[in-house]
Amino acid sequence: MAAVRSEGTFVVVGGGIAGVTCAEQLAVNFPAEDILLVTASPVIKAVTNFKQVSKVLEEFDVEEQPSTVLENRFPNIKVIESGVKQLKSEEHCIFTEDGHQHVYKKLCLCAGAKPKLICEGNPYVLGIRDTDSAQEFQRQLTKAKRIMIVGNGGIALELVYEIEGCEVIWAIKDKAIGNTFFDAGAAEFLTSKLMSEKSEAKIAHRRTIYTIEGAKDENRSKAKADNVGSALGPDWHGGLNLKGPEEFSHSIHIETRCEVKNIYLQEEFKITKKKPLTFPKHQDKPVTVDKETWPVYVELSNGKIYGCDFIVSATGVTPNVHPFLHGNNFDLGEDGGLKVDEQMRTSLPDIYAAGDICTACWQPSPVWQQMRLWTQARQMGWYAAKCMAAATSGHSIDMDFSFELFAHVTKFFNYKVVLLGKYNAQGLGSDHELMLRCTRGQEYVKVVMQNGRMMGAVLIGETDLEETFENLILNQMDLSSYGENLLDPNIDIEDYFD
Ligand SMILES: Cc1cc2nc3c(=O)[nH]c(=O)nc-3n(C[C@H](O)[C@H](O)[C@H](O)COP(=O)(O)OP(=O)(O)OC[C@H]3O[C@@H](n4cnc5c(N)ncnc54)[C@H](O)[C@@H]3O)c2cc1C
Ligand SMILES: NC(=O)c1ccc[n+]([C@@H]2O[C@H](COP(=O)([O-])OP(=O)(O)OC[C@H]3O[C@@H](n4cnc5c(N)ncnc54)[C@H](O)[C@@H]3O)[C@@H](O)[C@H]2O)c1
Repeated sequence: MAAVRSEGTFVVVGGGIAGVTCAEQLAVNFPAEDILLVTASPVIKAVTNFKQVSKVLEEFDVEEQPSTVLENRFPNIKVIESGVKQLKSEEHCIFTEDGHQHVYKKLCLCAGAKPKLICEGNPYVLGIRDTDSAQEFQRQLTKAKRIMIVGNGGIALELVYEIEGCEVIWAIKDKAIGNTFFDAGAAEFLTSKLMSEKSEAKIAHRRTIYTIEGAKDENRSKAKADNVGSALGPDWHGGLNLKGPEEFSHSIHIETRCEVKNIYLQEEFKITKKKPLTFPKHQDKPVTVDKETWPVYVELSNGKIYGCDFIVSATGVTPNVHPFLHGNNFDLGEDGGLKVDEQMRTSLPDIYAAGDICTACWQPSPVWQQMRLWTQARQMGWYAAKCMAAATSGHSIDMDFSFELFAHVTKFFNYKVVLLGKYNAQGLGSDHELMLRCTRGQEYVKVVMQNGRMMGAVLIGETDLEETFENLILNQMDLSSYGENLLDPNIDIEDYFD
């Protein structure tokens, strides 16, 4: 097909939350200009029911929509459904897989991230990122008697709680579960819930509507196998039936402080003559040699070997920078993301980046850190558009308030979880103290204090403390005189600080 050169003005790459939010904001700022949104996925992500819970905490639903919905809402946005295969930054031009090229005045790269798998290319190792990969996982789960989950972050936490009717061996590097979100105390609080619910029926509790309004399956299948779709988000498993073939609820065994050493296919494993173990059903019952034959075997660094139907690698993400690197000398962060400054600019002229693809390289507020999350993708996409608009008129703008304080609200094991600031004392060294309040099965409250100031908090359950603690972290008030009263459930601390 002959190359068509269109004269784009602002071009945004990526139909996830970062890209869509950026394009929407550009469309508002420049109603008379065309905004081009180029995306490899056949549907785009839309933020709906946005709710500012407090100054910084926000909650919203996420919908997958056909791109026409966006174009109808913003007539100056034109969506091009094609992957970018090359960027020529010196010529201010991108090339798409459909054979076209688009010239940009300013470009914002929002191409997300890809799962970082423990064993790339192994058909028994699945990653979960977009709707297609989640559905593939669900399909395989319906036939699986035992799976192994590797990783200890958000996806693993959600999966171990949701999966039923299938034995799950959960292999983690750390000594406690959920290391990206919790310390050992919070992990213990959650583990007891997980284990106590083993045989109980779970109460369905859904927070997010996850719909594919109007998007047909044939649209979906148009996405090429190697093209990543947008990342899933809050309550992504809500619409999936995560049930194995057996009639039991949870059956989880956790292997701590270990990594995957080897993965063997069935035939390879036979030759090794190594001995796999049965599923450890009870703590006090010794495991024996497993006589069953499994499609794949995993040898852990603690010497144990388990057979299973497949492995889920929930081991984090790698920014999806690859399509943009050839011939362009971007500065990359240690995590492989495009480095962006406080105006969301990459190291190359007129190229901005937002969301999972970027690595924030500005001097952050003492209580903010980047995490590849839905909320940050939205905030960065919005702020990048503001920066692009300001730069167009020769200005720069102040950093948005949302980057003052890290704030994340989510749900794990059916508990509301709020994380604020340096919730795990990240980067605070040993010079800090923790205050705790815990009622088993109900709530877990932890605050991180430094020099009498609150630096972070973990709130699990319906604590109703988020707004007060958010204010205390933001205003850095000296709280030394309140001592332990700060967490005394009999004292209404809001009264203190009103
Ligand atoms: C299973 C799962 C559960 C999650 N749960 C939560 C949660 O509960 N809370 C939370 O805050 N976060 C959650 N996250 C993280 C959150 O989804 C991401 O941080 C966020 O969606 C990133 O948005 P993004 O727009 O940067 O990237 P993405 O959503 O990945 O979007 C990238 C877009 O770029 C497009 N693209 C890629 N390559 C190209 C190319 N070459 N050319 C053109 N387009 C391209 C893709 O098709 C896609 O549209 C979860 C992630 C996963 C995988
Ligand atoms: N509710 C939520 O907020 C939520 C839920 C799901 C996913 N997410 C986000 O989606 C993205 C993907 O989730 P994720 O769970 O894959 O990533 P993650 O970054 O949350 O966790 C990755 C985990 O894998 C572990 N790990 C890394 N390499 C490993 C290896 N070689 N062997 C064993 N363990 C290894 C890490 O220690 C960490 O525990 C993340 O950005 C995450 O924040 C958020």
